[in-house]
Amino acid sequence: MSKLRVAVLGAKGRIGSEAVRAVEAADDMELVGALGRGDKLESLVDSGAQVVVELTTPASVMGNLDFCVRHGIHAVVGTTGWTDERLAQLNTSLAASPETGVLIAPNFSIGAVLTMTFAQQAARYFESVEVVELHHPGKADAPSGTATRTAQLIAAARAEAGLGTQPDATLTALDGARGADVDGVPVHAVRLRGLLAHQEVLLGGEGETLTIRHDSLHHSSFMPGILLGVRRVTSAPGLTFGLEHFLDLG
Ligand SMILES: NC(=O)c1ccc[n+]([C@@H]2O[C@H](COP(=O)([O-])OP(=O)(O)OC[C@H]3O[C@@H](n4cnc5c(N)ncnc54)[C@H](O)[C@@H]3O)[C@@H](O)[C@H]2O)c1
Ligand SMILES: O=C(O)C1=N[C@H](C(=O)O)CCC1
Repeated sequence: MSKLRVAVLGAKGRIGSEAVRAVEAADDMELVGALGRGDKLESLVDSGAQVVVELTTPASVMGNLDFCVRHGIHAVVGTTGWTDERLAQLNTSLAASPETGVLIAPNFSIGAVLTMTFAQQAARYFESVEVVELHHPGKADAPSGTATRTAQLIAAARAEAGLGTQPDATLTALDGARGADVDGVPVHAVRLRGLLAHQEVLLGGEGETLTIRHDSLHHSSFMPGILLGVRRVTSAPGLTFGLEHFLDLG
């Protein structure tokens, strides 16, 4: 069977360099490109790349995806910074290239995907919920894409269950002390040397609390999800948001 021709964008970055090694080590894939900032996207076409793994920056991702979609190259995207406007723009590009698939995964690690699923399940049963994400100090964005997505899923579950605003008697607060408000869910971002990517979802009800915690200790935690995404995206035209859609979570 012929191997999938895969290229990595952001190949010199923290996660991109790990992805290059993972693609090279996969028996069913051939690494046909490892592009960094300033490299010409045309080389993706020349090398016959079928799937691009996009791990760059929020400032670069839209241009890179526009190129890929226009050339019918599928994409697996880990880069953060997704807003409704950006997703709408991407959907417009995809409409003109209906056979092309793009997977955007706020987090490729199975534990983080499960954290989001568990938090979504638990949200309806607790009056209070806050998200704390903790990352390495080199991270450019806050809050993390994972925390933002987690808070959005929690907020949707609360709304569906008819839960109102959370109890909070705060009258005065220093700017930022209560975190960022993501659809009514406070999200707190910690940046600390020694950390990689971690998240806690704290839920509270009368007389009890539940804490759901996940820790990514190495970038290798993201690789099985990236490889799964590469294998699946070629037969998933259009936009898929979240790796959970490619997992059988029951
Ligand atoms: N979804 C996930 O599971 C997951 C996991 C880790 C990181 N991330 C995200 O991936 C992104 C990268 O994270 P990082 O820690 O590797 O950052 P990083 O800064 O270490 O790497 C980004 C790399 O992209 C390069 N780059 C920038 N513009 C480019 C372009 N136009 N073409 C090619 N390369 C370009 C930069 O030079 C840099 O080497 C961030 O948005 C981060 O949040 C996602
Ligand atoms: O290290 C990063 O940067 C990460 N970014 C993603 C996010 O913002 O959620 C995933 C976790 C690691």
